[in-house]
Amino acid sequence: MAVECRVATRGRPMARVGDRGVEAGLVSVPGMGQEGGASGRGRCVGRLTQAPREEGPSSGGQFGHPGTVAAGPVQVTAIQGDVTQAHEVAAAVAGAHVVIHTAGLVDVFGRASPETIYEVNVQGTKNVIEACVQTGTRFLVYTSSMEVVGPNIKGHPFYRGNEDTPYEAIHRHPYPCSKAQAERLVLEANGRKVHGGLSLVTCALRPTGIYGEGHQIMRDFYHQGLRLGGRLFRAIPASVEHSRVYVGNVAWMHVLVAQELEQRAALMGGQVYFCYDESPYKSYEDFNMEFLGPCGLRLVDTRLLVPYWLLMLLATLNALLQWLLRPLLLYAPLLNPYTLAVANTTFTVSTNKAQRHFGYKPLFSWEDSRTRTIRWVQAVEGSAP
Ligand SMILES: NC(=O)c1ccc[n+]([C@@H]2O[C@H](COP(=O)([O-])OP(=O)(O)OC[C@H]3O[C@@H](n4cnc5c(N)ncnc54)[C@H](O)[C@@H]3O)[C@@H](O)[C@H]2O)c1
Ligand SMILES: C[C@@H](CO)CCC[C@@H](C)[C@H]1CC[C@H]2[C@@H]3[C@H](O)C=C4C[C@@H](O)CC[C@]4(C)[C@H]3CC[C@]12C
Repeated sequence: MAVECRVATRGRPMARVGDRGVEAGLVSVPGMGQEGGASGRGRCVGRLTQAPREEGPSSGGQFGHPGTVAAGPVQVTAIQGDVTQAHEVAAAVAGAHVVIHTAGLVDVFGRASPETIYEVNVQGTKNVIEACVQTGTRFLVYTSSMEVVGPNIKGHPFYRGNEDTPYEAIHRHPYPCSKAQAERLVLEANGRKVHGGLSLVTCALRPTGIYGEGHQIMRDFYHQGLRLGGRLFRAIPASVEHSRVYVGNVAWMHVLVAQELEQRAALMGGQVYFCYDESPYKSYEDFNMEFLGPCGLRLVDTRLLVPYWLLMLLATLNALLQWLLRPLLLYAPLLNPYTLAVANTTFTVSTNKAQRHFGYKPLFSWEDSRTRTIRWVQAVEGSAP
Protein backbone atom coordinates (compact mmCIF):
# COMPACT_ATOMS: atom_id res chain seq x y z
CA MET A 1 0.00 0.00 0.00
CA ALA A 2 1.51 3.29 -1.02
CA VAL A 3 0.52 5.83 1.55
CA GLU A 4 1.53 9.22 0.44
CA CYS A 5 1.22 12.54 2.17
CA ARG A 6 1.86 15.91 0.64
CA VAL A 7 2.27 18.92 2.83
CA ALA A 8 1.62 22.33 1.40
CA THR A 9 2.00 25.73 2.93
CA ARG A 10 3.44 28.96 1.70
CA GLY A 11 7.04 28.50 2.84
CA ARG A 12 6.48 25.16 4.45
CA PRO A 13 4.84 22.07 3.05
CA MET A 14 0.74 20.67 2.03
CA ALA A 15 0.03 16.65 2.95
CA ARG A 16 -1.63 13.48 1.52
CA VAL A 17 -2.30 9.81 2.43
CA GLY A 18 -3.08 7.42 -0.47
CA ASP A 19 -4.58 4.16 -1.71
CA ARG A 20 -6.79 2.85 1.09
CA GLY A 21 -4.70 4.91 3.43
CA VAL A 22 -4.59 8.64 3.29
CA GLU A 23 -3.09 10.85 0.71
CA ALA A 24 -3.43 14.31 2.08
CA GLY A 25 -2.83 17.57 0.32
CA LEU A 26 -2.23 20.92 1.97
CA VAL A 27 -1.24 19.69 5.39
CA SER A 28 1.31 21.88 7.08
CA VAL A 29 2.90 19.02 8.97
CA PRO A 30 5.44 20.80 11.09
CA GLY A 31 3.42 23.91 11.73
CA MET A 32 0.39 23.00 13.84
CA GLY A 33 0.37 23.97 17.44
CA GLN A 34 1.44 27.54 17.35
CA GLU A 35 -1.33 29.77 18.50
CA GLY A 36 -1.20 32.97 16.62
CA GLY A 37 1.78 31.89 14.53
CA ALA A 38 0.88 34.45 11.95
CA SER A 39 3.51 34.49 9.29
CA GLY A 40 1.14 33.34 6.57
CA ARG A 41 4.11 33.27 4.30
CA GLY A 42 4.93 29.60 4.49
CA ARG A 43 4.47 27.62 1.32
CA CYS A 44 4.69 23.93 1.04
CA VAL A 45 2.97 20.72 0.00
CA GLY A 46 4.10 17.51 1.71
CA ARG A 47 3.49 13.94 0.70
CA LEU A 48 3.58 10.96 3.10
CA THR A 49 4.52 7.61 1.65
CA GLN A 50 4.34 4.53 3.83
CA ALA A 51 6.81 2.31 1.99
CA PRO A 52 10.19 4.07 2.32
CA ARG A 53 11.48 5.35 -0.96
CA GLU A 54 14.77 6.81 -1.98
CA GLU A 55 15.69 10.04 -0.30
CA GLY A 56 15.98 13.13 -2.42
CA PRO A 57 13.88 15.48 -4.43
CA SER A 58 10.56 14.09 -5.64
CA SER A 59 8.57 15.01 -8.69
CA GLY A 60 5.52 15.79 -6.57
CA GLY A 61 4.88 19.28 -7.89
CA GLN A 62 5.57 21.55 -10.76
CA PHE A 63 6.76 24.45 -8.64
CA GLY A 64 8.85 25.09 -5.55
CA HIS A 65 11.56 22.85 -4.20
CA PRO A 66 10.12 19.44 -3.43
CA GLY A 67 12.13 17.30 -1.02
CA THR A 68 11.53 14.08 0.85
CA VAL A 69 11.86 13.52 4.58
CA ALA A 70 11.62 10.07 6.11
CA ALA A 71 9.51 10.02 9.30
CA GLY A 72 9.73 6.39 10.47
CA PRO A 73 7.75 4.17 8.10
CA VAL A 74 6.05 7.26 6.66
CA GLN A 75 7.69 9.52 4.17
CA VAL A 76 6.73 13.16 3.72
CA THR A 77 7.35 14.92 0.45
CA ALA A 78 7.28 18.68 0.66
CA ILE A 79 6.07 20.61 -2.35
CA GLN A 80 6.07 24.35 -1.93
CA GLY A 81 2.92 26.13 -2.96
CA ASP A 82 0.62 28.99 -2.18
CA VAL A 83 -3.04 28.24 -1.46
CA THR A 84 -4.04 31.57 -2.95
CA GLN A 85 -2.76 30.36 -6.34
CA ALA A 86 -5.41 28.02 -7.77
CA HIS A 87 -3.09 26.35 -10.28
CA GLU A 88 -0.50 25.57 -7.61
CA VAL A 89 -3.14 24.05 -5.38
CA ALA A 90 -4.56 21.95 -8.22
CA ALA A 91 -1.06 20.67 -9.04
CA ALA A 92 -0.50 19.69 -5.42
CA VAL A 93 -3.90 18.04 -4.99
CA ALA A 94 -3.93 16.09 -8.28
CA GLY A 95 -4.02 12.35 -7.61
CA ALA A 96 -4.59 12.69 -3.86
CA HIS A 97 -7.09 10.37 -2.21
CA VAL A 98 -7.74 12.67 0.75
CA VAL A 99 -6.88 16.32 1.24
CA ILE A 100 -6.24 17.62 4.75
CA HIS A 101 -6.35 21.37 4.46
CA THR A 102 -4.64 22.95 7.48
CA ALA A 103 -2.85 25.83 5.77
CA GLY A 104 -4.05 29.15 7.08
CA LEU A 105 -3.06 32.58 8.22
CA VAL A 106 -3.42 32.65 12.01
CA ASP A 107 -3.32 36.29 13.01
CA VAL A 108 -5.15 37.90 15.90
CA PHE A 109 -2.41 40.48 16.50
CA GLY A 110 -2.85 42.75 13.49
CA ARG A 111 0.30 41.59 11.72
CA ALA A 112 -1.46 40.93 8.42
CA SER A 113 -4.16 43.00 6.76
CA PRO A 114 -7.77 41.73 6.82
CA GLU A 115 -7.51 41.40 3.01
CA THR A 116 -4.53 39.07 3.29
CA ILE A 117 -6.25 37.01 5.99
CA TYR A 118 -9.30 36.58 3.72
CA GLU A 119 -7.16 35.85 0.70
CA VAL A 120 -5.34 33.00 2.43
CA ASN A 121 -8.11 31.58 4.62
CA VAL A 122 -11.19 32.04 2.41
CA GLN A 123 -9.90 32.22 -1.18
CA GLY A 124 -7.26 29.60 -0.33
CA THR A 125 -10.01 27.26 0.90
CA LYS A 126 -12.12 27.94 -2.22
CA ASN A 127 -9.08 26.96 -4.28
CA VAL A 128 -8.66 23.74 -2.33
CA ILE A 129 -12.33 22.81 -2.83
CA GLU A 130 -12.19 23.60 -6.55
CA ALA A 131 -8.95 21.62 -6.88
CA CYS A 132 -10.68 18.57 -5.34
CA VAL A 133 -13.62 18.97 -7.72
CA GLN A 134 -11.40 19.41 -10.79
CA THR A 135 -8.97 16.62 -10.01
CA GLY A 136 -11.52 14.12 -8.70
CA THR A 137 -10.32 14.01 -5.07
CA ARG A 138 -13.29 12.84 -3.02
CA PHE A 139 -12.32 13.43 0.61
CA LEU A 140 -11.56 16.79 2.19
CA VAL A 141 -10.76 17.43 5.85
CA TYR A 142 -10.56 21.08 6.91
CA THR A 143 -8.77 22.46 9.97
CA SER A 144 -11.27 24.97 11.24
CA SER A 145 -11.12 26.55 14.72
CA MET A 146 -13.10 26.89 17.93
CA GLU A 147 -13.18 30.57 17.01
CA VAL A 148 -15.77 29.79 14.37
CA VAL A 149 -18.06 29.42 17.37
CA GLY A 150 -16.59 31.80 19.92
CA PRO A 151 -15.88 33.61 22.11
CA ASN A 152 -18.31 36.01 20.44
CA ILE A 153 -18.11 39.81 20.44
CA LYS A 154 -20.48 39.94 23.42
CA GLY A 155 -18.10 37.90 25.58
CA HIS A 156 -20.70 35.22 26.32
CA PRO A 157 -19.20 32.22 28.10
CA PHE A 158 -19.27 28.86 26.36
CA TYR A 159 -19.16 26.42 29.25
CA ARG A 160 -18.54 22.70 28.63
CA GLY A 161 -20.30 23.04 25.29
CA ASN A 162 -20.47 20.55 22.46
CA GLU A 163 -21.02 20.75 18.69
CA ASP A 164 -24.78 21.16 19.22
CA THR A 165 -24.73 23.70 22.03
CA PRO A 166 -26.65 26.83 21.00
CA TYR A 167 -24.37 29.88 21.00
CA GLU A 168 -24.57 33.28 19.32
CA ALA A 169 -21.53 33.03 17.02
CA ILE A 170 -21.10 36.68 16.04
CA HIS A 171 -17.64 37.94 15.13
CA ARG A 172 -16.01 41.09 13.82
CA HIS A 173 -12.33 40.18 13.83
CA PRO A 174 -11.01 39.09 10.40
CA TYR A 175 -9.48 35.83 11.68
CA PRO A 176 -12.62 34.19 13.16
CA CYS A 177 -14.74 35.67 10.35
CA SER A 178 -12.44 34.15 7.73
CA LYS A 179 -12.34 30.75 9.47
CA ALA A 180 -16.15 30.76 9.76
CA GLN A 181 -16.56 31.57 6.07
CA ALA A 182 -14.03 28.95 5.03
CA GLU A 183 -15.65 26.31 7.23
CA ARG A 184 -19.06 27.08 5.72
CA LEU A 185 -17.64 26.72 2.19
CA VAL A 186 -16.15 23.34 3.08
CA LEU A 187 -19.36 22.04 4.63
CA GLU A 188 -21.49 23.33 1.74
CA ALA A 189 -19.19 21.53 -0.69
CA ASN A 190 -20.13 18.19 0.87
CA GLY A 191 -22.00 16.19 -1.78
CA ARG A 192 -20.69 18.19 -4.78
CA LYS A 193 -19.87 16.08 -7.80
CA VAL A 194 -16.12 15.79 -8.46
CA HIS A 195 -14.37 14.94 -11.72
CA GLY A 196 -15.39 11.37 -12.53
CA GLY A 197 -18.92 11.81 -11.21
CA LEU A 198 -18.52 10.74 -7.56
CA SER A 199 -19.48 12.96 -4.62
CA LEU A 200 -17.14 15.02 -2.47
CA VAL A 201 -17.20 14.17 1.24
CA THR A 202 -16.05 16.93 3.57
CA CYS A 203 -15.82 17.65 7.27
CA ALA A 204 -14.27 20.24 9.56
CA LEU A 205 -12.24 19.90 12.75
CA ARG A 206 -12.34 22.71 15.28
CA PRO A 207 -9.30 22.70 17.57
CA THR A 208 -9.44 24.79 20.72
CA GLY A 209 -6.18 26.59 21.60
CA ILE A 210 -3.43 24.21 20.49
CA TYR A 211 -0.29 23.78 22.61
CA GLY A 212 2.81 21.64 22.42
CA GLU A 213 6.18 21.63 20.76
CA GLY A 214 6.71 24.67 18.56
CA HIS A 215 4.12 26.82 20.36
CA GLN A 216 5.34 30.31 19.57
CA ILE A 217 3.28 32.20 22.18
CA MET A 218 4.47 29.82 24.91
CA ARG A 219 8.02 30.59 23.83
CA ASP A 220 7.22 34.34 23.95
CA PHE A 221 5.78 34.07 27.48
CA TYR A 222 8.79 32.04 28.56
CA HIS A 223 11.27 34.61 27.35
CA GLN A 224 9.18 37.42 28.83
CA GLY A 225 9.26 35.62 32.20
CA LEU A 226 13.04 35.23 32.02
CA ARG A 227 13.39 38.94 31.26
CA LEU A 228 11.21 39.74 34.29
CA GLY A 229 13.44 37.78 36.65
CA GLY A 230 11.50 34.50 36.53
CA ARG A 231 8.06 36.04 37.05
CA LEU A 232 4.92 36.38 35.02
CA PHE A 233 2.03 38.55 36.14
CA ARG A 234 -1.51 37.27 36.25
CA ALA A 235 -3.83 39.51 34.28
CA ILE A 236 -6.82 37.23 33.78
CA PRO A 237 -8.91 35.81 36.66
CA ALA A 238 -8.17 32.12 37.34
CA SER A 239 -11.92 31.46 37.12
CA VAL A 240 -11.99 32.16 33.35
CA GLU A 241 -11.48 28.71 31.87
CA HIS A 242 -10.29 27.67 28.43
CA SER A 243 -10.10 24.30 26.70
CA ARG A 244 -6.70 23.51 25.22
CA VAL A 245 -5.62 20.57 23.12
CA TYR A 246 -2.22 18.97 22.54
CA VAL A 247 -0.82 19.29 19.01
CA GLY A 248 -0.18 15.54 18.71
CA ASN A 249 -3.83 14.79 19.44
CA VAL A 250 -4.99 17.39 16.92
CA ALA A 251 -2.80 15.73 14.29
CA TRP A 252 -4.04 12.28 15.34
CA MET A 253 -7.66 13.31 14.98
CA HIS A 254 -6.94 14.56 11.45
CA VAL A 255 -5.31 11.26 10.51
CA LEU A 256 -8.25 9.26 11.89
CA VAL A 257 -10.78 11.38 10.03
CA ALA A 258 -8.77 11.00 6.82
CA GLN A 259 -8.76 7.23 7.32
CA GLU A 260 -12.43 6.87 8.23
CA LEU A 261 -14.10 9.40 5.95
CA GLU A 262 -14.53 6.96 3.08
CA GLN A 263 -16.08 4.13 5.13
CA ARG A 264 -18.28 6.44 7.18
CA ALA A 265 -19.10 9.02 4.53
CA ALA A 266 -22.83 9.07 5.27
CA LEU A 267 -22.26 9.71 8.97
CA MET A 268 -19.27 12.05 8.81
CA GLY A 269 -19.90 14.02 5.61
CA GLY A 270 -20.75 17.66 6.30
CA GLN A 271 -20.03 17.31 10.03
CA VAL A 272 -17.98 19.44 12.43
CA TYR A 273 -15.94 18.04 15.32
CA PHE A 274 -14.25 19.91 18.15
CA CYS A 275 -10.67 18.70 18.72
CA TYR A 276 -10.38 17.75 22.38
CA ASP A 277 -8.29 15.61 24.70
CA GLU A 278 -7.70 15.15 28.44
CA SER A 279 -5.95 18.49 28.98
CA PRO A 280 -7.47 20.18 32.06
CA TYR A 281 -9.75 23.21 31.89
CA LYS A 282 -7.81 26.17 33.23
CA SER A 283 -7.36 29.87 32.65
CA TYR A 284 -5.01 30.63 29.76
CA GLU A 285 -2.25 31.77 32.11
CA ASP A 286 -2.66 28.95 34.65
CA PHE A 287 -2.56 26.42 31.85
CA ASN A 288 0.67 27.87 30.48
CA MET A 289 2.14 27.64 33.98
CA GLU A 290 1.75 23.83 33.79
CA PHE A 291 4.79 24.01 31.52
CA LEU A 292 6.48 27.26 32.48
CA GLY A 293 6.32 26.48 36.23
CA PRO A 294 8.55 23.39 35.94
CA CYS A 295 10.89 25.53 33.83
CA GLY A 296 11.43 27.91 36.73
CA LEU A 297 8.84 30.65 36.24
CA ARG A 298 6.20 31.65 38.77
CA LEU A 299 2.91 33.47 38.32
CA VAL A 300 2.50 36.53 40.50
CA ASP A 301 -1.09 37.45 41.27
CA THR A 302 -1.44 41.12 40.39
CA ARG A 303 -5.07 41.09 39.46
CA LEU A 304 -5.93 43.63 42.13
CA LEU A 305 -3.11 45.86 40.88
CA VAL A 306 -4.12 45.50 37.24
CA PRO A 307 -7.92 45.82 37.12
CA TYR A 308 -9.77 44.89 33.97
CA TRP A 309 -10.45 48.52 32.99
CA LEU A 310 -6.71 49.20 33.04
CA LEU A 311 -5.99 46.16 30.87
CA MET A 312 -8.68 47.33 28.48
CA LEU A 313 -7.11 50.79 28.40
CA LEU A 314 -3.67 49.28 27.66
CA ALA A 315 -5.14 47.05 24.99
CA THR A 316 -6.86 50.02 23.35
CA LEU A 317 -3.65 52.06 23.54
CA ASN A 318 -1.81 49.20 21.86
CA ALA A 319 -4.38 49.16 19.07
CA LEU A 320 -4.05 52.93 18.64
CA LEU A 321 -0.25 52.73 18.60
CA GLN A 322 -0.40 49.94 16.06
CA TRP A 323 -2.51 52.11 13.80
CA LEU A 324 -0.35 55.23 14.27
CA LEU A 325 2.95 53.41 13.74
CA ARG A 326 1.79 51.29 10.81
CA PRO A 327 3.36 53.55 8.16
CA LEU A 328 6.71 53.29 9.97
CA LEU A 329 6.87 49.87 11.60
CA LEU A 330 4.83 46.87 12.62
CA TYR A 331 3.81 47.13 16.27
CA ALA A 332 1.92 43.94 17.15
CA PRO A 333 1.96 43.17 20.88
CA LEU A 334 0.08 40.17 22.36
CA LEU A 335 -2.38 42.42 24.17
CA ASN A 336 -5.09 44.06 22.08
CA PRO A 337 -8.83 44.43 22.64
CA TYR A 338 -9.54 41.21 20.74
CA THR A 339 -6.97 38.98 22.50
CA LEU A 340 -8.02 40.44 25.85
CA ALA A 341 -11.65 39.60 25.13
CA VAL A 342 -10.75 36.03 24.08
CA ALA A 343 -8.45 35.47 27.06
CA ASN A 344 -11.09 36.91 29.41
CA THR A 345 -14.03 34.78 28.22
CA THR A 346 -14.63 31.20 29.31
CA PHE A 347 -14.61 28.81 26.37
CA THR A 348 -14.63 25.13 27.32
CA VAL A 349 -15.63 22.14 25.27
CA SER A 350 -17.04 18.85 26.55
CA THR A 351 -17.94 16.38 23.83
CA ASN A 352 -17.46 12.81 22.65
CA LYS A 353 -18.71 13.28 19.10
CA ALA A 354 -15.36 12.36 17.52
CA GLN A 355 -15.26 9.18 19.59
CA ARG A 356 -18.81 8.23 18.62
CA HIS A 357 -18.39 8.98 14.92
CA PHE A 358 -14.92 7.66 14.16
CA GLY A 359 -13.53 6.08 17.31
CA TYR A 360 -11.20 8.93 18.32
CA LYS A 361 -9.30 8.55 21.56
CA PRO A 362 -6.41 10.86 22.38
CA LEU A 363 -3.10 9.33 21.34
CA PHE A 364 -1.23 11.29 24.01
CA SER A 365 -2.37 11.35 27.65
CA TRP A 366 -2.33 14.64 29.53
CA GLU A 367 0.83 13.49 31.35
CA ASP A 368 2.61 12.73 28.05
CA SER A 369 1.44 15.97 26.46
CA ARG A 370 2.62 17.92 29.49
CA THR A 371 5.99 16.17 29.68
CA ARG A 372 6.67 16.59 25.98
CA THR A 373 5.78 20.27 26.12
CA ILE A 374 7.92 20.88 29.21
CA ARG A 375 10.88 19.17 27.51
CA TRP A 376 10.39 21.41 24.52
CA VAL A 377 10.28 24.59 26.65
CA GLN A 378 13.42 23.42 28.45
CA ALA A 379 15.14 22.95 25.11
CA VAL A 380 14.06 26.47 24.12
CA GLU A 381 15.93 27.82 27.18
CA GLY A 382 18.82 29.90 26.12
CA SER A 383 17.60 30.19 22.54
CA ALA A 384 17.07 33.71 21.27
CA PRO A 385 13.57 35.18 21.85
N1 LIG B 1 -2.87 27.44 16.80
C1 LIG B 1 -4.07 27.24 17.26
O1 LIG B 1 -4.32 27.34 18.48
C2 LIG B 1 -5.17 26.87 16.34
C3 LIG B 1 -6.43 26.59 16.89
C4 LIG B 1 -7.46 26.23 16.04
C5 LIG B 1 -7.24 26.13 14.68
N2 LIG B 1 -6.02 26.42 14.16
C6 LIG B 1 -5.86 26.27 12.71
O2 LIG B 1 -4.86 25.29 12.48
C7 LIG B 1 -4.19 25.55 11.24
C8 LIG B 1 -2.71 25.57 11.48
O3 LIG B 1 -2.44 26.64 12.37
P1 LIG B 1 -1.08 26.75 13.22
O4 LIG B 1 -1.45 27.21 14.56
O5 LIG B 1 -0.25 25.55 13.02
O6 LIG B 1 -0.43 27.99 12.49
P2 LIG B 1 0.93 28.09 11.72
O7 LIG B 1 1.07 29.52 11.32
O8 LIG B 1 2.01 27.46 12.48
O9 LIG B 1 0.64 27.19 10.46
C9 LIG B 1 -0.07 27.65 9.37
C10 LIG B 1 0.62 27.11 8.14
O10 LIG B 1 -0.06 27.62 6.99
C11 LIG B 1 0.92 28.03 6.08
N3 LIG B 1 0.42 29.06 5.19
C12 LIG B 1 0.13 30.32 5.48
N4 LIG B 1 -0.24 30.99 4.36
C13 LIG B 1 -0.18 30.10 3.35
C14 LIG B 1 -0.42 30.17 1.96
N5 LIG B 1 -0.81 31.31 1.38
N6 LIG B 1 -0.25 29.08 1.19
C15 LIG B 1 0.15 27.91 1.75
N7 LIG B 1 0.41 27.79 3.05
C16 LIG B 1 0.24 28.87 3.86
C17 LIG B 1 2.10 28.51 6.92
O11 LIG B 1 3.28 28.41 6.21
C18 LIG B 1 2.07 27.55 8.08
O12 LIG B 1 2.87 26.43 7.82
C19 LIG B 1 -4.74 26.89 10.73
O13 LIG B 1 -5.70 26.63 9.74
C20 LIG B 1 -5.41 27.50 11.98
O14 LIG B 1 -6.47 28.35 11.63
C21 LIG B 1 -4.98 26.77 14.95
C1 LIG C 1 -4.09 39.31 28.36
C2 LIG C 1 -2.75 38.60 28.27
C3 LIG C 1 -2.16 38.59 29.65
O1 LIG C 1 -1.19 37.64 29.92
C4 LIG C 1 -2.90 37.21 27.71
C5 LIG C 1 -3.17 37.23 26.23
C6 LIG C 1 -3.30 35.83 25.74
C7 LIG C 1 -3.80 35.79 24.30
C8 LIG C 1 -2.70 36.26 23.40
C9 LIG C 1 -4.29 34.37 23.97
C10 LIG C 1 -5.46 33.98 24.89
C11 LIG C 1 -6.34 33.00 24.12
C12 LIG C 1 -5.58 32.76 22.83
C13 LIG C 1 -6.36 32.25 21.62
C14 LIG C 1 -7.10 30.95 21.90
O2 LIG C 1 -6.29 30.03 22.59
C15 LIG C 1 -7.58 30.28 20.66
C16 LIG C 1 -7.17 30.60 19.42
C17 LIG C 1 -7.82 29.92 18.28
C18 LIG C 1 -6.91 29.67 17.12
O3 LIG C 1 -7.67 29.36 15.97
C19 LIG C 1 -5.94 30.76 16.83
C20 LIG C 1 -5.23 31.24 18.05
C21 LIG C 1 -6.20 31.68 19.16
C22 LIG C 1 -6.98 32.90 18.64
C23 LIG C 1 -5.40 32.05 20.43
C24 LIG C 1 -4.53 33.30 20.18
C25 LIG C 1 -3.87 33.84 21.44
C26 LIG C 1 -4.87 34.09 22.56
C27 LIG C 1 -5.83 35.21 22.16
